[in-house]
Amino acid sequence: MSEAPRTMFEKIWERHRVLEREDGQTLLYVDRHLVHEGGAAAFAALRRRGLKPRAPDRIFTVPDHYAPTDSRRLDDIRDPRHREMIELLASNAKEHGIRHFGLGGPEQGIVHVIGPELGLSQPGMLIVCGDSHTSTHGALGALAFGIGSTEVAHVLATQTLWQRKPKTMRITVEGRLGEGVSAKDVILAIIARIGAAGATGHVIEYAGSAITGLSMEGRLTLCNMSIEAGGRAGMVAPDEVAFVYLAGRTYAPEDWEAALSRWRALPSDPGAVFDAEVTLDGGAIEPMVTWGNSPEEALPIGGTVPGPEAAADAERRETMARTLDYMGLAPGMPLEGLAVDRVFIGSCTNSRIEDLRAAAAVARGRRVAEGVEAWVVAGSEAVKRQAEAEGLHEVFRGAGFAWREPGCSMCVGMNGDIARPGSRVASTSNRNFMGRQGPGARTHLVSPAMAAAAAVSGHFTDVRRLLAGGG
Ligand SMILES: CC(C)[C@H](C(=O)O)[C@@H](O)C(=O)O
Ligand code: SF4
Repeated sequence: MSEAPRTMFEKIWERHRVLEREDGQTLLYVDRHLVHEGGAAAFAALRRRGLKPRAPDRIFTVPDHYAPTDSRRLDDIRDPRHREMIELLASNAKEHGIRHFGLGGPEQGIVHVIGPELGLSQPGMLIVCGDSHTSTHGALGALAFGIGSTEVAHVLATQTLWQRKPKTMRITVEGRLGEGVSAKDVILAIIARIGAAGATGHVIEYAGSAITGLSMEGRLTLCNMSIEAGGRAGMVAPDEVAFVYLAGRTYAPEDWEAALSRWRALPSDPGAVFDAEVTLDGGAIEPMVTWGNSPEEALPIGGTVPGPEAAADAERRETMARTLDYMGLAPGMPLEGLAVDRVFIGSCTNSRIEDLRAAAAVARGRRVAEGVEAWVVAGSEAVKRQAEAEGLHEVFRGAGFAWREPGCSMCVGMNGDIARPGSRVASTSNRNFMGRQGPGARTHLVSPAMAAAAAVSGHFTDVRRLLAGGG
């Protein structure tokens, strides 16, 4: 009898299982532990107990949340607390012999951008980081998820982690994406369909021709936002796209052929059963814009703001009224034509080279509209170098965009990069929560091309018209 068909998730889970407790918790071995400034409390907890990191060669640190985007110099950081967080991470790494990609160095960037880019994130690995968007790395066929601060300390000390086994969900998107439609639109359409809690308790595997047709950058965008659908992790089966992407990267395996043959066995077996299945028609997905304070509140650009009467119950109606008030919107308003004050192209969702190329294609030969402040923040030093080699920075600067240094920046504003109260932001990031980009700031999530289109138009518009040569 042959073995029962297994999902990719099950294969990776089983390979990392150390032991199982009677209460159903499993102890897992961790291949890669990525740490940003948020790891400070965990290092302090270890120190208090006289413990040392168990496997320093499996830990990698990088400052991103507090990284200034107007300078690479610690001395230029105005808030001493921000500076301290960056210094503390560097000194913790140094003390324990951990590889650190420091501010100003050639490898620094957002942790979820540099992991794949350096080849640290590989198929079949179990990757954790004290950050919810760790799901990003699953795009390479890894099992990658965010963990809390106590768990960060546990992983530092033991290189293992207790987890309850999640369920599996396959989201299949078939068909060809239309012109001007990107991975960001796909994931926003998915979340609009299943809801921000739609994948709670599940690891998502994305499949179908619209997914396998995505570049590595697109898959990273997709998996990044799995957490915004409530998913524990997101993953895409590794294929030639992943192998070509990884080949030659700094931390790619030395025994490449052996790695390839392991990786080729990872995809879910035919007939493997998922706990939940969702399917979408990729050809029907349009450029998306969020209108509310949850990523599920997303509509095609041609849509209009829904009214509270569309909500299911009294509580939802009340939440919706509060959302519309915060967002400065009224039921029935068309999304197209809504004026923007700020544009942010960046974050671990959409700051990779392909994202910048897509935005530059729209910005080229156009000007940022009067009164709009538009920023491009590359996800890493490597992305920034590549973009500059291609002349994209000149395209952006020539159009009136600010070209800034790599980091999380306006995605969360922890470094002070925030928008004024009441200002409307077209943002390529992943969260549109109240206050996310500064108190009172109104965030609308869009793709890089849609963000660039908003910048040059001064309002949200259908990027497909601009790509077709229209104004
Ligand atoms: C600061 C960090 C822990 C947080 C996260 O976990 O995601 C941040 O990256 C975010 O995107 O909100
Ligand atoms: S870019 Fe945004 S979402 Fe990504 S890790 Fe930084 S703050 Fe979190």
